[in-house]
Amino acid sequence: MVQPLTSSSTESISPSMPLLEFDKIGLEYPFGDSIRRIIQEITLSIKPGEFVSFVGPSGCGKTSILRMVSGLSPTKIGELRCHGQPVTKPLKNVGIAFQNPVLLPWRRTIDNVLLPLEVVHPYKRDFKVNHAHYVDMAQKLLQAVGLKDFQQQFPWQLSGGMRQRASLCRSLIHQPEILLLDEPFGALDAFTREEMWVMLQDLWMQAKCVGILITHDLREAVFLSDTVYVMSPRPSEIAFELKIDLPRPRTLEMCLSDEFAHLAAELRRHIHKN
Ligand SMILES: Nc1ncnc2c1ncn2[C@@H]1O[C@H](COP(=O)(O)OP(=O)(O)OP(=O)(O)O)[C@@H](O)[C@H]1O
Repeated sequence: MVQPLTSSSTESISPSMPLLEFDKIGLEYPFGDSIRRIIQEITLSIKPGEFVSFVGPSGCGKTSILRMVSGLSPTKIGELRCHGQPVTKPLKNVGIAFQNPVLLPWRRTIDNVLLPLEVVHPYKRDFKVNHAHYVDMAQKLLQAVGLKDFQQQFPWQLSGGMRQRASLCRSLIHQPEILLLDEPFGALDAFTREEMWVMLQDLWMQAKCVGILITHDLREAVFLSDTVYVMSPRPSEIAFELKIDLPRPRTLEMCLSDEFAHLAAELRRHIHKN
């Protein structure tokens, strides 16, 4: 288990109210001289503290959904709401981890983890004054993911799995309400990936934030999620929704159970190729 972290602001929010609402959202992109519909229509809601995954064929708009939630590419068709308010600009309460961890090579691991606090409100205002406290937060996160002894190393002195763990610490250091994960373990070997599932689950359970995972790995989706949404080929819709009621914390032994295999097979049955 990871060490306890400071709890996030979601504790004051009613768990029955959705944190995020996708209200008939659609997506179009220019394609040559025409417009191509990527997402036909998606309506769903995500509760505080829920972990959801989106799976589906390549090009159906999964990464685009994360961009819409982050506010980096605000929704133009339908409405995406966070705390009941339309998302029209980049949200501050979001942490993001990508497949490529992109740590700054000239900063030590701990300074990479601290980076969001130097740029995100309200932390950047008092970053220097509260520096010791923030370093303590970063050290607790790094300890939680087994990188306590590597905080002074540079990213190029870390393995791929270690870099991804540091990247997860960086995405959580400002205690976001929403953690966006775009195939974060896609580049890792199978054994390391499974270890990362357990570590991510622990971090998420401590942080009590919403997790939104994009993955092509159906077992990963089952292991981590409360709800898995299977998207159809574009123009995409939610083709299937699967609730995962396996008890938490989940263990890698559970992946060997018939129930786990059945859930992954159920998802597989609903994935259609382009
Ligand atoms: N900025 C953009 N301008 C035009 N088209 C775009 C843009 N971004 C994405 N697309 C197109 O939108 C579609 C969906 O892209 P997106 O990356 O969201 O899909 P995805 O489901 O995450 O795919 P993959 O599983 O392959 O990563 C793709 O066909 C892509 O070419």
